[in-house]
Amino acid sequence: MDMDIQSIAVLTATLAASLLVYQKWAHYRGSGGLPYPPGPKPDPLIGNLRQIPRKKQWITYGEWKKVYGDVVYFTAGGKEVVVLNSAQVAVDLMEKRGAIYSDRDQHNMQKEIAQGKVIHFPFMKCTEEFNLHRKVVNTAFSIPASRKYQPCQEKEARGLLGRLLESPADYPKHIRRATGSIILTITYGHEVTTDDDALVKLNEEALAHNIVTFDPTNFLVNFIPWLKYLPAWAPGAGFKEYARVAREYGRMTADIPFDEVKSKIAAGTADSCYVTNLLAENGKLTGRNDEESIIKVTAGVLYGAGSDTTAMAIKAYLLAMLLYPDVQEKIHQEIENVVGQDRLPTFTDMDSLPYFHNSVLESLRWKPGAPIGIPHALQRDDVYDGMFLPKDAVIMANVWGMLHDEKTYPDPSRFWPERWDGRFPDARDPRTYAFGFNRRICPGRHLAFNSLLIILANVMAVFKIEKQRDEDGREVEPIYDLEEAELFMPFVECSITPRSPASVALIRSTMA
Ligand code: HEM
Repeated sequence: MDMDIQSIAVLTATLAASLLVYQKWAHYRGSGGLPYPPGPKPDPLIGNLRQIPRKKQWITYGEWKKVYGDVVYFTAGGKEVVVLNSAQVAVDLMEKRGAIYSDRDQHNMQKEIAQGKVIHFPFMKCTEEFNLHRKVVNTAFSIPASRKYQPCQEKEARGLLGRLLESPADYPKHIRRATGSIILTITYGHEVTTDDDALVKLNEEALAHNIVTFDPTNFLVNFIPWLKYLPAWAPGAGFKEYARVAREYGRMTADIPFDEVKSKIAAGTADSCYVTNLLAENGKLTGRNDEESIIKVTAGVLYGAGSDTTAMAIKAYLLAMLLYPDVQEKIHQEIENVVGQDRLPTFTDMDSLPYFHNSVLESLRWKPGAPIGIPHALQRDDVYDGMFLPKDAVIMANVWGMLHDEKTYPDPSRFWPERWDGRFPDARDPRTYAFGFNRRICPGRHLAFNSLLIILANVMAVFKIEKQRDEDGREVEPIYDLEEAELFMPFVECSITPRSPASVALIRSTMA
């Protein structure tokens, strides 16, 4: 029997309404009658997709906090998302209940890249395999283990000074080379000696390609799962080729440097590094006979995770120095009083530089590198403050919002190292948020903080960071956006000049 248009419209409307009623019923039943956390009103079928901002989500989540409170719930493309908008909630859930709040959500694109077997632990769920990989990495980057890397960090800090002296305008490139070399030396004993080092190039290319896959909204297959059944040549299946290349980069960045170290071990020329030290354990670390492959794949993620993150934090600090010349002078004076003008700062000076130390802490608070961290996922249903939080929900900690909460950090947009001198006893150390939480907390945080200390102390000792001047000698106001993640920030122009002829001589003496 043919149906007229009116009947079709009535039937479609009835089906859509039934689906909505079913969704609401399933939602209610799943929660055992408890309310979900409040959140923006979803659209039928697509949830809150329209309301999710493409940029600076942390600012929008902060706005939502004013309306909905510290725990906000929304849905996106079939995913349930819970935003934690206060330090208290993050401590209560991410820390105290970290055993169930430390999973990762694996989206379809990641599964496509991994082809069923996720081998890089930052993307793994909290499985036994994940625990083993973390154990291996934690051993190598504990506080005492990280101290062993200090000579390498001091050396790279000195190398950076020389390059800044020669071409200061290229400072982002020089910073990346220093942070990349630190990771490659520590991981593979591979010191970077030229600007076009093949291993750096490979890792940078891999990172540029793979970083796009971290954001689930970049690929339609994350929202329309059946696309994965399309053959690779079909229209709409471009993600398959993208995934294949990502997989190949993953393989090369793990295999090439690892094989290089093994050849050096065989030749008796290998320097001590993450790979050699762990291989020397001979399987005792994990008790598994495939320990070597665990060492290889864990080594393969370190450059991607540790190089740019540290470089971004250094650039954020330099931006603060540009905008707060009085703070910069105070830091320089402190360093000069302790170190003098005849030598450069070393790690042994750090305990005598409290103002400088606090300025590094302040930069992690003022402009955190990962404003919403890396999302976690919830392993089982949970109830918090009378609200139902569903299993598999993506959990996002609004790190930016916590570190810019004016109740804890008065005048939060101001770069103010003095706030760490004890006058605000409730101000929590920004490292407790900026490096993530619990079982997922950044394993490289001690190494990273040490890199920041030694690199920045050296730069502050001998250079002055100032606004650029135009042809008429007028200061050029830097273009920057404090609320934007450093990752998306354009290059901030500034002038980096040695403080005195003595500074030049000191830098040159390290370049010989
Ligand atoms: C200033 C520099 C750095 C910052 C701000 C930073 C921040 C972070 C954050 C926010 C996370 C997510 C934690 C979570 O999910 O709760 C993370 C994870 C991670 N970081 Fe860092 N990181 C830095 C440097 C490093 C370095 C130097 C390394 C390597 C030596 C490293 C290795 C990793 C790894 C492997 C993970 C994944 C952990 C997991 O999923 O279990 N990071 N980092």
